[in-house]
Amino acid sequence: MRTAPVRVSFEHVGVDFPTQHGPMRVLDDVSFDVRDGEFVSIIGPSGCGKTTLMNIVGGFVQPSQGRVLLDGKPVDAPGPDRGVIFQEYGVFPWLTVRQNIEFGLKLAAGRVPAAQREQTVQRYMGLMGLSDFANHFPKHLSGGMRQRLALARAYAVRPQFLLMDEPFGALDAQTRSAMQDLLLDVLQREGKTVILITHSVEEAIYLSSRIVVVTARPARIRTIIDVPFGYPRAENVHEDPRFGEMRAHIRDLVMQEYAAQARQTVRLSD
Ligand SMILES: Nc1ncnc2c1ncn2[C@@H]1O[C@H](COP(=O)(O)OP(=O)(O)OP(=O)(O)O)[C@@H](O)[C@H]1O
Repeated sequence: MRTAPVRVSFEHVGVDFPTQHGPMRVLDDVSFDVRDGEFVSIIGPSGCGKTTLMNIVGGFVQPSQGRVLLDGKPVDAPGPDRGVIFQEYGVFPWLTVRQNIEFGLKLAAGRVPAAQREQTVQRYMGLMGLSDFANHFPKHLSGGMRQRLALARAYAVRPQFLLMDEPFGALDAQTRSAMQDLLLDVLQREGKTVILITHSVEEAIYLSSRIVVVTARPARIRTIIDVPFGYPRAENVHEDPRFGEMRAHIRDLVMQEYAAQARQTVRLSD
């Protein structure tokens, strides 16, 4: 993995957003690489700038300083090579479950022949437990089902990159665990490069090859941790003593950053 080509490169990335009180720095001097086939999780306090980091790779936000390269070229727009799963923007409310999954496939027409589309739609509806809801609109689905639909849409297109922002946040514990295993399964078969934002330390360790811990806002890299478990990864890594040690260490770092962020919020409201 360490010798695989670099696919995503953050080079001294900074972002300032305008506010009533002047520019607010959200990212500061963020530099790291993501290599082909890596699974990198980003973890840090709420509101520190993680989604903004992801939005730059997605092509939705331009950095104020530095740059992000995708396969050596600066990212300037979204593209079908990047499957994006954001909590809020995952599904089109005016399309049914089936149509939502089909939509992405039609956009990626070059890569998914028409004859295969119906089969692909059926397959992902089945995998996500949505087959009985094929003709339902998202507003008639639960939050968890909508999230599974967003996952189905992204996976069906088989993008090279998956950019996932808390993709399992609205799911109950059982479904979350099933969706984590399904993701590992999809990666094992299709080999993708993944960036995942999560608030769950356990999820980050269970899924990732590396974990980037970021600081309170403005997000900087606090540390990058190599996960010592290979793939395919089995449920029983949870019982490995190294898993527990790593969880305690990362929780400690994240709690320190949450405390720093909370102090900032108090100062802002003074
Ligand atoms: N387009 C924007 N314009 C102005 N401010 C923004 C914009 N996008 C995000 N922000 C602000 O930047 C800060 C970081 O937001 P971001 O969504 O990146 O954080 P986050 O770490 O992903 O948070 P969470 O974990 O709660 O999802 C927040 O204070 C947010 O209000």
